[in-house]
Amino acid sequence: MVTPTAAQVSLARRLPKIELHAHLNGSIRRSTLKELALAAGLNARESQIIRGDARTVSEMFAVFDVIHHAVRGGKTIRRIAREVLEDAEADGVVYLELRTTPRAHTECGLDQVGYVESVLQGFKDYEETAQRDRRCFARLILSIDRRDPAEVAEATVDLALRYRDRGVVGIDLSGDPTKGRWETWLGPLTRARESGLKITLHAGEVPDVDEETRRMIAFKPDRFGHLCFLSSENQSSLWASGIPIELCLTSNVLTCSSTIPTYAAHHFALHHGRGHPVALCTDDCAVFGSSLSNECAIAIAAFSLSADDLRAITRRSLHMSFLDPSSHDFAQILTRLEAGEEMDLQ
Ligand SMILES: CNc1ncnc2c1ncn2[C@@H]1O[C@H](COP(=O)(O)O)[C@@H](O)[C@H]1O
Ligand SMILES: [Zn+2]
Repeated sequence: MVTPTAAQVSLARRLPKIELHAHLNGSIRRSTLKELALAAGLNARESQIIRGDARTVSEMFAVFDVIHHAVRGGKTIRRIAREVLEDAEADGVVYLELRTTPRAHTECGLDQVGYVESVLQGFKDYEETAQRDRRCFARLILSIDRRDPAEVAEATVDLALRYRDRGVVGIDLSGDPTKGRWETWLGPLTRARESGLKITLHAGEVPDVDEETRRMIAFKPDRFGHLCFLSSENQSSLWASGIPIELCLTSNVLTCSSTIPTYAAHHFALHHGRGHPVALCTDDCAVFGSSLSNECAIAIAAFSLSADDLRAITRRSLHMSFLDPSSHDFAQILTRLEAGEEMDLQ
């Protein structure tokens, strides 16, 4: 395993960073999760599940079940969205594209519309208290869960379109990679794209999904997440397509250890070495016990990256983002990255 030096950790913390792949509930502040779990009266087994870092795909989904059981109601969603942004700011993240699956919390009177409103309200709460010179800009991606039938996926696309002017920039497909079929989401995803939303797909998270991955590449999404399992044929068409990949080192090493037993074996080296666009991301800070600066420090150590390499990856990540390149926010973030600004973090 890789242990970054203190200097590498410090560099990774100080450099401004771009996070493109983070799930809201998976990024919940751990102290908040503990507090909510206690209030929800979780049993001993459930409390045990959220104590350590998830090690396998099934352990990871068990953690999500517990988190979803503990995180209830619009006020809580609003709080965790604000806290995720506060934590990102404290970690030196200057742009965060957060994603979440809109869920009704019926017993609290919260529907999917209220869920999205609550997340966006959390963004606003953060903006009101953000430190001007370090502010983390944020946009939202709505996730379709692979367990969702086509009607739910269509409703998620409708929601994204409804909130497009208020910070929703795209659609993600995620959830248990062993569930569902690509054909189910093809219609809603095509409509989303035709309506101007950006699309990112979780892909290649488990073995034996080459045919699904092939169809996903043929769909030409704006980005992919993970691609831990990729046949050589799919790899060639991915490289020819130029579609960028969101890479989450710790998440992949923990949940795809059969193909990625160590950080050094991670496919970051393969794609980055070839000049294919990649972004370093966390996936689920709370579930995997990491942070973006920690992921960057690991990348520096495992792949012998220089400060300039990391700066270049970050600038490229901004161009991979779903943020409108003609927007004022994009220009401000780019200026901060180009200044090579180093942040004075505690
Ligand atoms: C290897 N990593 C992963 N693979 C696939 N799906 C993942 C994931 N990590 C998170 N999610 C998806 O995001 C939800 C939690 O955040 P939200 O409740 O939507 O905010 C999980 O339930 C799962 O559907
Ligand atoms: Zn993910």
